Amino acid sequence: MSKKHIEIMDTTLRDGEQTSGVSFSASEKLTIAKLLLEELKVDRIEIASARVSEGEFQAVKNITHWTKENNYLNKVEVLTFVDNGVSINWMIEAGAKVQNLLTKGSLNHLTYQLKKTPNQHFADIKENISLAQSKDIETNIYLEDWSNGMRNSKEYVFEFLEFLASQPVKRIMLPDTLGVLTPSESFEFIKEIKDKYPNTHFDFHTHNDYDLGVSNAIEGIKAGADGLHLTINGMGERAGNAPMASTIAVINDYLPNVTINANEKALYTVSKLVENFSGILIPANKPIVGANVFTQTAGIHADGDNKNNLYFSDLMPERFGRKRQYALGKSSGKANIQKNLQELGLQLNDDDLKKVTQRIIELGDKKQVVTKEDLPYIISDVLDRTYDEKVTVNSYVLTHAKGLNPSTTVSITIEEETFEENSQGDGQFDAFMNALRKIFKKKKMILPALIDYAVRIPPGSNSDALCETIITWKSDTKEFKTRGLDSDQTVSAIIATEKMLNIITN
Ligand SMILES: CC(C)C(=O)C(=O)O
Repeated sequence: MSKKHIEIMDTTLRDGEQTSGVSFSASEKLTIAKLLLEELKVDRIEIASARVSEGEFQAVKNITHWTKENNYLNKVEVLTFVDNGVSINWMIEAGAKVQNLLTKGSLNHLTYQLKKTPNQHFADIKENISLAQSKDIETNIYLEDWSNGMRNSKEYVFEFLEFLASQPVKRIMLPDTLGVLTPSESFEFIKEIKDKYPNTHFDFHTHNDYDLGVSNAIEGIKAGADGLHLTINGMGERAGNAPMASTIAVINDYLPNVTINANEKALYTVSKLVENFSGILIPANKPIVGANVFTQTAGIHADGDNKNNLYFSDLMPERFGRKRQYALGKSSGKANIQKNLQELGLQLNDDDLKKVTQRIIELGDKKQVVTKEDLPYIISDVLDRTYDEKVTVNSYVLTHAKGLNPSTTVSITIEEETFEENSQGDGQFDAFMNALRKIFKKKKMILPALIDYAVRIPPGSNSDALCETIITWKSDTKEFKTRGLDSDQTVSAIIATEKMLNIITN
């Protein structure tokens, strides 16, 4: 059986820009248009509504100028209106060659919005199409609210299609304007139309109000639709349109008799660029392009990846120019940590791996995001405890109040003997150290002097979850450093101090 080619029309720059709060500048539109046509390689792009603004005019002009030089001009479309040729003149002046004419696809819209009869509407459309033809403009027709038209005024829709059959129209575009169709209705309605007009090109334009945009688009293709309208990241009016990335993946994986022009490897780059320009963040769990969708969090999944690829699916990240990641946190097992260590080129023995795993779980329990970049810091924090644990900081209270000296109460255990002391200081950590000095005085020990105190967030870390404090100490006999790592700066300094206490008592 020969495969059918389905045209992909991207409408990020028109319907996508109808996302509340989004306005692309002319140069952003040009950059996105170039990526869509040259990297993603979709068949067509809809770039603007005619007559929106002077900025929009400039955007269309820039894109048509570039597409003309690169032989893409007939891939660039502009939404126009039945307005006695005003939008046609606008788009011609901006250099565009294909109009997507907005007409009424339901009797309700026609009657209550345009207040016209079907014959009056058809006459206006006919006039528009012949004007376009006389000016060498190609016409596609949108039947706005077509889905409700099929539900409530089917006779009108078929009368309209019969009229269009006599017109020089290249494509008929069927929008589910309010995103109300179910997948089975999408199939049924498109099939009914394609059975009657098998040789006419029909695009299907779905919206996502019930989160059915992708399912409806797929059912539309199964029923015979010849093209789909999609947007990057599913941007668009209200709940948006069917998202490009997941629709492309479903077509490639589940419709073997269909071919499309869309380079899966470019999807992520385009999505990120559109996220950037639009300011609309991609949800982390958005299929294909979300930050988390190729991250295994549960240890059991990472373990399964090592054992005959038990968690394999066709949605492999490399397909989309992405990489599998293994999250670090409270549900990480040793397998997640091993995967991250491999990437960093690090190796740990079983004992050390157990300690590091335990520390990551503790940090994860505090709801902290732990990243691969944090790992070397956690390893040094855990593995430089090369002493017998003789001193434990049991508890402390640190207070800081305007107009009062910082103060502390500290309880520590030294070789099974517990001590508690209060103290004040110039700052909270100074107060903490003063309390420790009092305790160690009872043991006839002098604590080393603190000669440097450095705090940093592990560089390269994507999260601000961890904070490292490195303290340099000087006693009569030696100078040494200890480090502490925690999500809280003061706690990280206290961990570094506890290590110092253990070093001097060992
Ligand atoms: C403007 C029209 C064509 C539209 O986007 C829709 O009906 O969904």
